[in-house]
Amino acid sequence: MVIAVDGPAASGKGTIAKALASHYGLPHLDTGALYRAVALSIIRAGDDPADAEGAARHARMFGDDLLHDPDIRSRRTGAVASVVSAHGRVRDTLLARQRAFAAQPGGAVLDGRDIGTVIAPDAAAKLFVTAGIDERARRRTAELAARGHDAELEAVKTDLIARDERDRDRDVAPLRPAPGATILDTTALGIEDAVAAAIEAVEAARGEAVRPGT
Ligand SMILES: Nc1ncnc2c1ncn2[C@@H]1O[C@H](COP(=O)(O)OP(=O)(O)O)[C@@H](O)[C@H]1O
Ligand SMILES: Nc1ccn([C@@H]2O[C@H](COP(=O)(O)OP(=O)(O)O)[C@@H](O)[C@H]2O)c(=O)n1
Repeated sequence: MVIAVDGPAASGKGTIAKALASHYGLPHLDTGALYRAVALSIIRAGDDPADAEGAARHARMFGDDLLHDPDIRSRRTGAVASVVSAHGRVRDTLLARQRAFAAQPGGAVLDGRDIGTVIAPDAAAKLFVTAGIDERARRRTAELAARGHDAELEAVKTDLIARDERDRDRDVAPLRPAPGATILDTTALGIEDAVAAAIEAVEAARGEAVRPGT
């Protein structure tokens, strides 16, 4: 079974995707980490994120060690990731790796922005996780502070709004719910309740898949 989990920044999609992977015994891919790794590679090289061909070169050559580098979680890396992710050539370069992950025997859980729309449009279950901007800013600020990154609530909120706008307004693979996705608003839900609601949505989608047209 393939489960697609999409949504805006800091909505809780990664937390939900990891919990679903553990619940169903499936491998999980955080696709945002790929875009963040490309961004960090560009930042460290001192290159220009607006240069599409240069960014695509970083997408082809970055080392997998960057996926585990704590600096991919910084505010700056997140902001640059949303600039490089708007380049079609960067997205094309990262496509095969994500499709292959989704196609492995037994299935997988992937989270990102375009999993249900582009990477795995035939996924058995699609979730679009959202939360109000103030709650998302609160969660990300706490997370950044816990990781030792610079985190001031209003600045984090401004970052998230700018990133969401770029992700929604880009021409290639813009952020939007896939057709048939279940919208899961976690604003008023703690992690446990959000995960329970996600499992319920996956079970409902599976039920529909075995009873087509009913
Ligand atoms: N429902 C929730 N209630 C409270 N905190 C949450 C909830 N879901 C996630 N979090 C916390 O918010 C932060 C961002 O969550 P994460 O899953 O990484 O979001 P995303 O993958 O959408 O960026 C993490 O610190 C996580 O523990
Ligand atoms: N499938 C994906 C995943 C991430 N991204 C981009 O990568 C950036 C960082 O993604 P992320 O999932 O790590 O961000 P958070 O939601 O964790 O803050 C996003 O703002 C998007 O611009 C994307 O375009 N497509």
